[in-house]
Formats: sequence, structure tokens, C-alpha cells
Amino acid sequence: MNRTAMRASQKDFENSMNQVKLLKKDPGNEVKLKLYALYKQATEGPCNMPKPGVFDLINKAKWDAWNALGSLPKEAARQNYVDLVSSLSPSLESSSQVEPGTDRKSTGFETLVVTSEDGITKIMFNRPKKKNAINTEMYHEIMRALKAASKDDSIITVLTGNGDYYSSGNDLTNFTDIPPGGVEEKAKNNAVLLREFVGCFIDFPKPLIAVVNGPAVGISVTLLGLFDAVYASDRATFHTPFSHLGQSPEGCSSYTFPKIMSPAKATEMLIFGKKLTAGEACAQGLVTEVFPDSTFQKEVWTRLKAFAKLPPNALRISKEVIRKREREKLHAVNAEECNVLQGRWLSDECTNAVVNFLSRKSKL
Ligand SMILES: CCCCC/C=C/C(=O)SCCNC(=O)CCNC(=O)[C@H](O)C(C)(C)COP(=O)(O)OP(=O)(O)OC[C@H]1O[C@@H](n2cnc3c(N)ncnc32)[C@H](O)[C@@H]1OP(=O)(O)O
Repeated sequence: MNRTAMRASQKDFENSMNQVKLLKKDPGNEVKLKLYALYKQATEGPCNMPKPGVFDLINKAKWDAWNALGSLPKEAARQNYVDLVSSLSPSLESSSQVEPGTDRKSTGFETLVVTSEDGITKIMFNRPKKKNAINTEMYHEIMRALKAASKDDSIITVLTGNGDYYSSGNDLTNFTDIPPGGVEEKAKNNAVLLREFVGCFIDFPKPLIAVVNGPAVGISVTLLGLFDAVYASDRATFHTPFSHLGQSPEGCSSYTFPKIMSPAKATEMLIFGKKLTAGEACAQGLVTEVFPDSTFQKEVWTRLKAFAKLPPNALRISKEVIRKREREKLHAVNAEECNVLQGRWLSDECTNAVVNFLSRKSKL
């Protein structure tokens, strides 16, 4: 039957609202905005809210979507809402068939899959559809997972990514949910979060290994300077486009990168945003070893399992001997980097870069 020829009842509308709540597969921002706008139009009529400010990105996008419906009658909006939800049914059906580990809650984490086996705790970034961008929830979950791993009976801890990316770095939508205190409060909260987050890596007591399965961007790259070993697929790339984003280095990279790869090479990466291949990153000392992508997982995990059979106390103590002289310095660097970034996040350069990405005008 042609659904557009009939009028959806209030009951149809309510059923559709319930169906939306059951969607496990994210339908994407565009569809969510359409649903929001149609819901508001169907229940309240034409947009009656004051236009939000330019920096209030999320509310501005919602307002735009609702306002774009003009004087569409409530009944038509209700029908369009019902039709749109019914067109999403494939994602409703497939929600029960999502592969384990693909955007599904696992072991108490929403954004990670954390497993412990063969003496190895594996913390896997699990937002593959968003290229494992690190949102606020994920920052908190990574800290929680690291704290648990530091106390569990595993010997080594591994970070890796699910899907084609290791991680695309900070989720740029982190800048959009502005608290009542405005953008200054947001920048301050982010600086506090970042300092605590990086601090967990500085203080992590067991061998910490990155298995870089694909491209890495921003903070997922800078943190590598705090890992004890970095294994990379030859598909991986390493990109820190801070200047392009109106931002500045973090993750202690302003200190670790010049030491690891020479000040001149660090400058190319951290200031000019040069993207390195896995081979180049290895030649410059950021990556321990590169493996062909076809054998990457097999070779790396065989090696890691052998490492995890070594005497745990010797591993811990050796790490402590190697790292302890630097710890105080690293905390001071971390504090300074967060402080500088707090200012950068309030700059026009940064705001424009984030707005351009979110409005799909730019990509790296
Ligand atoms: C609070 C502490 C702050 C700490 C400071 C940290 C700083 C950094 O990490 S700076 C680096 C920030 N990262 C970026 O600027 C990367 C932005 N992303 C991109 O340029 C591209 O997405 C890409 C090159 C990483 C991948 O391009 P492509 O293969 O064409 O894939 P899509 O762009 O279509 O991505 C799929 C999907 O994922 C969303 N997404 C990817 N990365 C991010 C991100 N970093 N933040 C937010 N969203 C991201 C992308 O928007 C797509 O979403 P949908 O359109 O909804 O499918």
C-alpha cells in the first residue's frame, strides 16, 4: 500500500517513536536531525524557538532542520516521521545481527572491547564507523580500562583499534556540547579531562604496547611516545595535523617527539602536520617494527604472547627503571600542553577548523 496516500494515526506515530528507541544501529546524524525536526513539527508545529548562536553547533543544526520544514502541517509531519522510521527497518532488523565487537556493549564498556587472555589485557577502540574517534565517553572508558589493567593479573597491556582505523583522534563533536558556563567552561573541562587522560599513560606501570592496525591521527599518535613498544601494519599512517586544526601538540609529544625523532623531524610532524607512513615512522623511532598487513595480526600476537610469558616482576621493574627519571618531567609537560590547548580551543582558528569539519567542508 502507498503509505504516503494515507494519514498516520497518533498510534502509528507513537509506535514509530518506540521503534526509534529500539534502533541499535546509529542511523547517522542526517537522519537523526530529520527525525528530530519531523517530531517537533508533528507535536509543536512550525519552529518557534530563538535561533541558537553559531558556536552552539548541535542546537543550531537542530534548529536549522526544524526551521527548514516551514509551515508543513502537523499531520503531514507525523506521516513523514512514520515513513522515515519505516524506511529504517533494515537497520532495525540487522540490529540483532551486529557482529560481536562491532559497536556493541562488551564487558561493561560502550566504546571499547576489553579482553584479558594469555597474560595480555587488550583494550580495543570500538567505534569503527567513526574511525575510532575518541569521544568523551571513550576518554573515560580508556582511563577506567587502564586503571583496571594496571591491577589485574595480566602481564602486558595492548591498545588497538577495531576496523580499518587505529583511531582518528579526538572526536571533533567533543567541542559541540557547550555547558551552561559557555565555551570557556567547555575548554576548561576538556583541559582537565585531557590532563587526567594523558596522566594515566604516563603512570601506567606495566609494559604498554600499541598494535596500530591502520591510520592514526592526533592524540592517538602523540600518545605513542608514552608506549613501551609500537607495532604497526604497513597500512598505518601517522598524522598530527594540529596547526591545520588551530591546535597545538598534546600527549607529551612536544617533549617525547623531539627526543625520539630529532627536533627537526618532530617539527615537520607536530607543527607542519606531515603525515608519516609506517615505514617512515619506524625509521624515525616512533614505531618499533612494521609488518605486512596480510600477516600483521598473526605475527604481532605470536610475539606478544611470547612477551607475556616473561617474568612479570622483571618486566615491571625494568619499565620502572627506564621510565622513572622522566615521570615528573612528563607530568609537567602534560600540564603545560593542556594549558596552552585550553587557550587554543577558544581561538577563531580552532573554532573555524572544527566548524568546517562538522559542516563537511573539510577533511584531513
Ligand atoms: C578533549 C581532549 C582533546 C584532545 C586533543 C586531541 C586532538 C586531536 O586528536 S586532533 C585530531 C582530530 N581528528 C581529526 O581532525 C580527524 C577528522 N576526521 C577526518 O578528517 C576524516 O574523518 C578521516 C580522514 C579520519 C577519515 O576520512 P574518511 O575515510 O573519508 O571517513 P569519514 O570522514 O567519512 O569518517 C567516517 C565517519 O567518522 C566520522 N569521524 C571520523 N573521524 C572523526 C573525528 N575525529 N571526529 C568526529 N567524527 C569523526 C566522520 O564524521 C564520519 O561520520 P558520519 O558522517 O556520521 O558517517
